[in-house]
Amino acid sequence: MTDLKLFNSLTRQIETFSPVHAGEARVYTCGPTVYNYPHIGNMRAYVFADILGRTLSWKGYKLTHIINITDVGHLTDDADAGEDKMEKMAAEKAQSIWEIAQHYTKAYWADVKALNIRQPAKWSVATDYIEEMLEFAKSIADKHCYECETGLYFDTSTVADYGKLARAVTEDGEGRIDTVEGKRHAADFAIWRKTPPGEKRQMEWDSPWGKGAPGWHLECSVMGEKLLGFPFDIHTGGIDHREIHHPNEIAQNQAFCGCGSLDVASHSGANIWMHNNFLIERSGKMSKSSGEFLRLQLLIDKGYHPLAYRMMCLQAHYRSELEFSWEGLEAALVRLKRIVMMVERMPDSETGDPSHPKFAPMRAKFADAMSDDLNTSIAITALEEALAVKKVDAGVKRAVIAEMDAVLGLNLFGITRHDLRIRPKSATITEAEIEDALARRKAARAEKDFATSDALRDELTEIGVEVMDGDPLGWEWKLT
Ligand SMILES: Nc1ncnc2c1ncn2[C@@H]1O[C@H](COP(=O)(O)OP(=O)(O)OP(=O)(O)O)[C@@H](O)[C@H]1O
Ligand SMILES: [Zn+2]
Repeated sequence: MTDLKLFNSLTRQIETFSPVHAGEARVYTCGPTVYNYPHIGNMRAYVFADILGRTLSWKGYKLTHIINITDVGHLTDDADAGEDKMEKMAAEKAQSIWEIAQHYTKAYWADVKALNIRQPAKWSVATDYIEEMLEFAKSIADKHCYECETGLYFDTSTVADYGKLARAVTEDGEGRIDTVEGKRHAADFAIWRKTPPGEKRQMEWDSPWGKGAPGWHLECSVMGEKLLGFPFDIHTGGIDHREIHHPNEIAQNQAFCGCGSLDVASHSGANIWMHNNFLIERSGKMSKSSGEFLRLQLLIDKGYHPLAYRMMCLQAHYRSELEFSWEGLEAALVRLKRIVMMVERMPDSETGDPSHPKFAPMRAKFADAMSDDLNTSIAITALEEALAVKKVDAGVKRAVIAEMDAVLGLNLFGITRHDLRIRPKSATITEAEIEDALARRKAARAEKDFATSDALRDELTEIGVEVMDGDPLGWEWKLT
């Protein structure tokens, strides 16, 4: 099988995937901070991680994928300024942090399911690893950390090439990091945050440095090490993590491995660091902090099947910015409908052997595309070309499509054209009423009574039903 080539953000190069443990692939993905609903930009990060995981499985590696749930430690600023995002939301909602975490974790999992993202081997919850975090911190504290009033800080000058991942070692780059009193260098970061004297936090634990809570970066280093072992194969996250979170994780991992050097990528904790680019809106990056944001549920309420959003993500390369627009989502939905319809039309039959010469060019194109740093947009065209092959055994075609869909995860054998027609929440008219009006319109047209036919069409338009005469997919109407 073709070698899998992946872009490593650490070396800024395309590299051939070569597993640490023969036949295995171990992947760690930074999970959500469960203080709010995920927006569809956040979910792009998990669609990407899912595609990576599916590709590794398809290549035959035994995959161990970990996604964490951050329920403590992520501050409102990715560096050390601000409040804990979880504490802040809990105070706003007058609920306990545990309730907040549970509610938004469930909401996130609902989106994961709706987007057909596979379950990882484990969802590791940060607060389940406090003991291990303390052990990790203790093991590096003497050589790499110093204590000041607000916490235990990591001294970034104690490891080689700090910030290599971000390439932000200039004064300029560090200028955006807020200074905290007592820090030796602007880029130093808290690995343990002390509860200020006289205060009580909802989430706090005893430590050699006083009562407090772990830093966000420490959590991911520890869960990665505990669950996958250093070095593991691939670490993923959104591109914003390339600037602060991951350079800090890398610095801790270098310290933990004992040598502090970054000459070999594996000393960073993972061989390959991968980052998806942002989903943006015309106004800029989609973000929770900006208040209003798009949730998957809103797309569904407007009548878009969640897999149309998955399709939209896959049409772009994960390393490119993707601009969200409703027109773009509509186009992705139409494309998905067309594919699903062709799959539905395939006669039922036993699944055959996909290695039939007629499909060889499409399967090769698909394999080349996915192996070329996960080029999903070309892979989809290979799937469409395979669907268009005529005069071929249905079972063989079925096998080819199933093989490709196992990687793309569009759930082509699990959804129907009907499933893709979701009623917008605002729609009040029932399907029976629409069918009735359409039947009357058909009768009028049969009698060449075009005035009545046009009037019925206008009435339907007014109540939000678009009549689709001559639609190539055979759809007679849709709700707008
Ligand atoms: N607009 C976006 N497009 C793609 N990925 C994103 C976007 N915004 C955040 N991410 C990624 O989503 C994942 C989850 O992030 P997390 O739950 O920590 O959100 P957050 O940083 O609080 O969100 P926000 O940045 O919107 O305030 C991370 O991998 C992050 O890099
Ligand atoms: Zn992380």
